[in-house]
Amino acid sequence: MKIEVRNLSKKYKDNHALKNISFNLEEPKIYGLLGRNGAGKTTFMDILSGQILASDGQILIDGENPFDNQRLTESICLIKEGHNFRKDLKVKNVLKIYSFFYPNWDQDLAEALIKEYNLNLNSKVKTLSKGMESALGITVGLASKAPITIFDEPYIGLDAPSRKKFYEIMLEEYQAEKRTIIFSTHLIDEVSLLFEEVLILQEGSLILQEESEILRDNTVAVSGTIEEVEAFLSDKEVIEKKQLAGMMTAYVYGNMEEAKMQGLHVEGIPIQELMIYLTERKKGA
Ligand SMILES: Nc1ncnc2c1ncn2[C@@H]1O[C@H](COP(=O)(O)OP(=O)(O)OP(=O)(O)O)[C@@H](O)[C@H]1O
Repeated sequence: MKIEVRNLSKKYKDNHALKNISFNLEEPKIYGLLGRNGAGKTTFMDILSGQILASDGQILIDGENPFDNQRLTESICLIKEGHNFRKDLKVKNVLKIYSFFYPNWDQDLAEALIKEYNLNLNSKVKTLSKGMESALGITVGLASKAPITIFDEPYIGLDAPSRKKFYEIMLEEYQAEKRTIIFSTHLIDEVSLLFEEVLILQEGSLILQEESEILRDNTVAVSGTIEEVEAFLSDKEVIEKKQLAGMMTAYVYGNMEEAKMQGLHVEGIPIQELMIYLTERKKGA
């Protein structure tokens, strides 16, 4: 499903959570939605899933507004970092309710995940540990097979092996049947290899949207004297640069080999580093 974000703003009283952002998510892909605390990620995902209204601008999904739109909401599954389910429901009833709601619901997958995460179908949600509740959220998100599946920090309390399992199954499912998965996380290093496209929000603005492959293969951090680095940058698209004691480090779109040939110190930029670098500079700017 095509997602068009047009001049989207959200204000909570005087707080501009989203500031006039525009972009498109054209294809089913795994998108990483990244940003510091308070950047606006949850607000964006809440508007996208039709839970709250924008203050200005709009999101269109295949040309329609998701708010109060039954046809669209059964195509969107949002799993948050907790409080996804009513506490007095049993696990099996949670699954039943969601299976009625989502037309593409995959009961076999739901059962396999329940087994994988050792969840008891007869346990009430209120008796689950934080990690178990997260596992139930992941189960619902994946088994919904919703064409737009959104995970907003979905794994509070979930241990590392369980998170790994989640990534593996998400990727298997995605490879078997492509869908739009929007994934927001602070554990970027852990998941960044899954992302096909990365979006970074900073203080309500979109500061980067790029394919991960381009970020991985075509962005480099080059360091050297200010003169050397500036000379290298002359015909490059610069992401960011900083100077310290006569030396300069620049993040650029460019080729490692070319920079090496010019005697510069060159490193790849992990997505997590790029995020930190970009959002450090912009904070309060
Ligand atoms: N219901 C609300 N009422 C008032 N302000 C809100 C509300 N929800 C979010 N905000 C504010 O909007 C801004 C964006 O918050 P949001 O939760 O979207 O950020 P986030 O990127 O998801 O952050 P985090 O990574 O910490 O979850 C923050 O300044 C936050 O305080």
